[in-house]
Amino acid sequence: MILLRDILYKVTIDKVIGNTAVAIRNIDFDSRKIGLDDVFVAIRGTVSDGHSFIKMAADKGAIAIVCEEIPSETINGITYVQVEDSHQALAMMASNYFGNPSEDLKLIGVTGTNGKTTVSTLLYDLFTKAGYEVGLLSTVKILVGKKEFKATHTTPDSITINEYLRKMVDAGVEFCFMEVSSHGIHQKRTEGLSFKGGIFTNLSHDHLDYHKDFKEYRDVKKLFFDRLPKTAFALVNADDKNGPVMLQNTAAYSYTYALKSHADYRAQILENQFNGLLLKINNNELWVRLIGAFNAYNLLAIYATAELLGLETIEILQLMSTLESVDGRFQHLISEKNITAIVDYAHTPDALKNVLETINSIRTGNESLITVVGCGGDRDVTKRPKMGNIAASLSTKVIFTSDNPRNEDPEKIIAQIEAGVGAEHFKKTLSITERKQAIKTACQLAEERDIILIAGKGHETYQEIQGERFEFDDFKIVQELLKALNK
Ligand SMILES: CC(=O)N[C@H]1[C@@H](OP(=O)(O)OP(=O)(O)OC[C@H]2O[C@@H](n3ccc(=O)[nH]c3=O)[C@H](O)[C@@H]2O)O[C@H](CO)[C@@H](O)[C@@H]1O[C@H](C)C(=O)N[C@@H](C)C(=O)N[C@H](CCC(=O)O)C(=O)O
Ligand SMILES: Nc1ncnc2c1ncn2[C@@H]1O[C@H](COP(=O)(O)OP(=O)(O)OP(=O)(O)O)[C@@H](O)[C@H]1O
Ligand SMILES: N[C@H](CCC[C@H](N)C(=O)O)C(=O)O
Ligand SMILES: [Mg+2]
Repeated sequence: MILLRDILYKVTIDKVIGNTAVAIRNIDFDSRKIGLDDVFVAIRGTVSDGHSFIKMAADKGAIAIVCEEIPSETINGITYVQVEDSHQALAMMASNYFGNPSEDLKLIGVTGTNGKTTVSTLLYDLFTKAGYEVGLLSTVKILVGKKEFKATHTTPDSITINEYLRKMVDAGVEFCFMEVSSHGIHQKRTEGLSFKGGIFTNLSHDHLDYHKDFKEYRDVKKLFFDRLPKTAFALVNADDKNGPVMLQNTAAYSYTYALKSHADYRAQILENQFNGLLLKINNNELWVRLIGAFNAYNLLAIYATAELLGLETIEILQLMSTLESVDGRFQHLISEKNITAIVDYAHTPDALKNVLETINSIRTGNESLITVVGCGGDRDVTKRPKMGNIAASLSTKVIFTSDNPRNEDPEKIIAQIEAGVGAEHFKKTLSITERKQAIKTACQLAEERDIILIAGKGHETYQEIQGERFEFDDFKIVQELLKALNK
């Protein structure tokens, strides 16, 4: 039996009406999910205000209401707890409710604009190969040991996080690697978690639809490091100008990694080819199967983290040489007619530029690079012309298409992307709204040795149009089309 007062431990409370020694069942922040004897936490959201659903929660049987403002009319038999910050209260209560599972495993958070999924997934793979029970909370999936669950967010809400951490502890998981998104930090989804380490990959233009400006976006990321305890480590990319900023106010042990700057962990790219990278990490040479300079950063972060968590250098290097690319992250196939198709999740200007530059740096002769790309609806509109410009300047041919249009008109999105294309590049672009048709056209245009890049959706297996999700898998589709076209 869990009492309300037990889960309120460490929550900053302003006022209580009623009894906190009552037994509770579940906690939820969504009134629609409230059942008998549950606790409803009213959150002021980005669309609506949870406080307007307090009555609904009470009608559905809530035994307690946690809110920032107690309603003028209260109901006998329901306990009202007024807190300073509902988001924070929810996170602390969720952790208490599940028995503070983050304290019983080594939890590592990965933050930054790009590379979170790659770094956390490869750390999961490496520690699993090293024989540990490992957990993963990522954009692509949630793993409790080998058991897989569907992910809905990069960083889920605090109830979901703690629920999975509980499952992990119960399953004997020792290390958990999780992505920490800026939305997650801002909405305090990770508050109250006990982190053993934090990793910063890089910071570039993204999510300026949600954050006021770049400074706010950067400061939200920094908040994650500001909150790390002094028993944790903070590992940052020193080649990113915001790397040192992340360390300014952290109590954690600080470490840096870099390819160009002075740092605690250093690497050099000796060779960069289509079949892998030859790296020199702290004076050890190592072949990895991942491609592209940006992956050298990801791999160096992985190496440093594994060392900081106590694995032996020799073992780390041996296991790193066996790592394979993550789903939808530079995932590629070579067709019968020797056409290379690459599916990549690059959905930001910086990531798209990286992927295109990576492909161009590995291209040997006069083979064409045909890029298929779009931008998601209901998301940052300022990235659209930037991505249009990058795609057109760095490819031989570009087909603009839909990503997940969501509630926007896909043709308007495409027009905003096209607006960024310089006049000198316009001739090499065309626009085909239907994504499958766009991929098919790329396959028809491709000749022997050409490269097709399909960017933006990576591992996603759906396309979201007007609130509905239709089955769609870039990798499967390009594979089938190339075969059907005998290419
Ligand atoms: C913009 C955003 O981040 N929204 C998240 C936020 O919802 P919100 O604040 O908009 O909620 P709201 O609709 O205003 O409702 C306010 C409150 O009223 C409650 N409510 C609402 C209706 C009702 O009938 N009863 C009721 O109680 C809601 O449950 C909520 O508690 O809090 C919810 C619970 O945690 C999240 O599920 C939701 O994620 C939405 C679905 C989303 O799309 N988020 C994306 C942008 C996101 O978080 N992405 C990042 C990754 C980004 C990246 O790095 O690429 C992620 O970590 O996944
Ligand atoms: N270290 C890096 N620096 C720059 N670009 C990268 C890096 N790692 C991966 N990328 C590129 O960014 C894309 C997204 O990578 P990844 O999924 O690992 O990032 P993420 O931070 O998890 O993104 P999201 O915010 O969408 O969850 C990849 O497909 C790749 O093209
Ligand atoms: N986590 C990101 C994913 C974007 C992926 C892209 N395919 C899109 O739909 O815009 C977001 O929700 O903004
Ligand atoms: Mg991710």
